[in-house]
Amino acid sequence: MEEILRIEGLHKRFGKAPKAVDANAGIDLSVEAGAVLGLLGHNGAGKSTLVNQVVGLLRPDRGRITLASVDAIAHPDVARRLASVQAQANVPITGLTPLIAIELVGRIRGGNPTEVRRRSRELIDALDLGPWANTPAEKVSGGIARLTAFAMAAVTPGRLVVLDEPTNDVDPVRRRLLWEQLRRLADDGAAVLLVTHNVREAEHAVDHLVILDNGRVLASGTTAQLTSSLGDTLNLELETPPQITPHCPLALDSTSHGPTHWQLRVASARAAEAIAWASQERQLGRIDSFAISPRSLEDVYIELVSPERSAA
Ligand SMILES: Nc1ncnc2c1ncn2[C@@H]1O[C@H](COP(=O)(O)OP(=O)(O)OP(=O)(O)O)[C@@H](O)[C@H]1O
Repeated sequence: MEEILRIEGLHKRFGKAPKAVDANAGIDLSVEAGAVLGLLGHNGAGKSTLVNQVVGLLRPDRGRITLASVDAIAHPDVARRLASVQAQANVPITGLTPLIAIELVGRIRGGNPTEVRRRSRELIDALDLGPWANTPAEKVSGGIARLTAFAMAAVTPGRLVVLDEPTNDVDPVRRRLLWEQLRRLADDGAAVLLVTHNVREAEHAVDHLVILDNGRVLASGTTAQLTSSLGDTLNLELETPPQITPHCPLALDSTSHGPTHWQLRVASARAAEAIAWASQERQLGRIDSFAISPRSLEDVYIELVSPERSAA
């Protein structure tokens, strides 16, 4: 597959010593046509700084950014044409309707008028925006405005499509519709860079992940590669009555999430014993309910990133 975005040794520092912040401290990553790369990281990890450099809004201190074989640092104007972006903050579209805003951006990005009209309608339907298509923008909700911003990035997509927290404020049903359209963008040949700190969503939407921490790449790979680093263990989740602390002899470790919810880690080979133990504890009234499940990307993320930062 053709490599659309390549970032090598990207450095960006803000401010001066001793208060300097290394927002990007030597980042390498790449995204191919047809693939979705998730860029995951806590607040302040350096995600937006990276995106702003890719689309020429910030100049790196050091490093290389190549976008569809073009040196994006030397030619930021070309980079902006090659990439379509849904920024973290919605572009104000006051005075327009969602449909007009989507069509307008499609035309500004050089789309053929007939194709832009067709594609705008298609996105409106696919994202279930029909009831608001012709509503003045100042009267639509935050979630509808966010979906409109997504459609504005997707109507005449660039070779690279950058989506910065596209599902903020969007309801769960329309989130799914958005993920389908995101996949469609990749299937149609775009390279998609999805910026998020929502680990659970990223897990289902992306092909590869890069986890950033304080401007550095902490880990990268597919969800399966990242979760395999956790070893052959499973989660045993327990709901207990108040004031009961479970003592499972099979648990490798145990974390409480609130007074009645516990997450234990058990070896996969002992799953049957763990279920037998939990069933018995439930009969004795020491557990209300339990569930056993594979360890998730969220578990990897929490193990990699220090707890105070992973609260994002
Ligand atoms: N213009 C700026 N001047 C000074 N510091 C900045 C500037 N922009 C970003 N920073 C700092 O650089 C670091 C990375 O910020 P950045 O916005 O890239 O993080 P982020 O991962 O996008 O965070 P979030 O998820 O909260 O949007 C932070 O410490 C931030 O305070």
